[in-house]
Amino acid sequence: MSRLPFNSLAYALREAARIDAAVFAGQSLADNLLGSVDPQARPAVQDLVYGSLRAFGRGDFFLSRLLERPLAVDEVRALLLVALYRLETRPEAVHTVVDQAVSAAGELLHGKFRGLVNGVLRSFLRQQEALTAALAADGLAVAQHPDWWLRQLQAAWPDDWQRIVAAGNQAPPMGLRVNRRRLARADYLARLAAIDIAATPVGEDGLALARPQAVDRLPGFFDGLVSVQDPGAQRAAEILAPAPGSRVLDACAAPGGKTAHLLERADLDLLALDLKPARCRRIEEALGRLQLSARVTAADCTRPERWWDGRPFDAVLADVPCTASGVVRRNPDAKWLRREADIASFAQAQKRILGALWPLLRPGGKLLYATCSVFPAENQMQIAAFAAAQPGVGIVHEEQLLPDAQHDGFFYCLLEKRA
Ligand SMILES: C[S@@+](CC[C@H](N)C(=O)[O-])C[C@H]1O[C@@H](n2cnc3c(N)ncnc32)[C@H](O)[C@@H]1O
Repeated sequence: MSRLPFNSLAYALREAARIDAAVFAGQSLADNLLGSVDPQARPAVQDLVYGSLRAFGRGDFFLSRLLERPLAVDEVRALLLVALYRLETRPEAVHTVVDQAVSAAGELLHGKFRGLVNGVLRSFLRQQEALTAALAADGLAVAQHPDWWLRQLQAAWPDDWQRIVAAGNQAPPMGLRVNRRRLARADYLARLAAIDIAATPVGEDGLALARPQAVDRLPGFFDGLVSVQDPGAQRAAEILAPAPGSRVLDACAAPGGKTAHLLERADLDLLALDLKPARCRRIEEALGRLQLSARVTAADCTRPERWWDGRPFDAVLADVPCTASGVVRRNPDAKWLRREADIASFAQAQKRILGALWPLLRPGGKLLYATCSVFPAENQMQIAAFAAAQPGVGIVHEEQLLPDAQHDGFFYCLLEKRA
């Protein structure tokens, strides 16, 4: 139980350090690690956690110069990384930040590391200029990605990898999807303008906000007028575009962003599956808020004998699990948690999903394969291998979105079943 006031920077630093340390120990931010933080302090803690994790390798570079030997205690190292991130990104009142970090250290291991935290942070401030110059000469620390990840990007995208890396290191933009069943995008844009929220149209239903906003500031959010969704993710419904009345399978559907978009655009007979029951509840919540309906079932899409009624689908969306290398700025813990071997494991699982779903499609039907990855083994290579091994696969459309200021990284391939 923390004795620090919830509204203090010390509390935010302490909580951010606790969460970062949990990530270093192998937990994912998706496990609701922020859930135990006092709600008042959550935005500040979230900023520190995401920012410090996004800065992969940067803080470690500084610590390698500031510490005589590596720190064995993960929570103290995490506290230093969080405090260094804060000192670098908000250079005002730096001595207060150091004092607050020392107070936070007072709650760790009976305060044993207060002196060390104080000393390291004060040395950093004294040497900041020289350390920053030294860092600028260290390609890996500047890139803020694991070295294997950089090698993969360099090999796949020799002309674009630096832009991909730069996008991955930025805070993500916020995109909205206007529920076209409820109102026109131009009308929603006018409602935003009336409360001074600047946005520009993107894609067919999307809006890019000039600055991220809390959802409770968005007019009609809780009534289902709008959803938060990256414009890149909105390409799925635009590309698959099933005709009204189609029988559609959304095979990996949770939390339901693409399911909802498909249903906003057309009346469909849609079955949404996800492996995990808790995640299926999130699909139901999203559909409930948007006043849409679909059959939602917790099931393994690779085991159709357990859930399929034998009637072929006109369209299938296979938004498969992947490394999420195209959305790393939204999930910066991935840089710490992923291993290079994960690419091959995901590719294997994706191959199994594609192979299991293809027979469920009617002749002439379309399957959209989607990932939020930029690694070719999960994308172009996966599809090329599938099309080579499976007779009757027609590639109708393929696109790779690389992450930039407008959208995240996604891969889409629309396949048609030829007779
Ligand atoms: C990329 S996410 C889907 C995102 C979702 N389409 C959206 O737009 O909100 C992949 C999902 O696939 C689910 N999944 C993984 N393996 C599965 C399987 N064998 N059968 C069904 N769902 C699976 C995961 O639980 C995860 O929710």
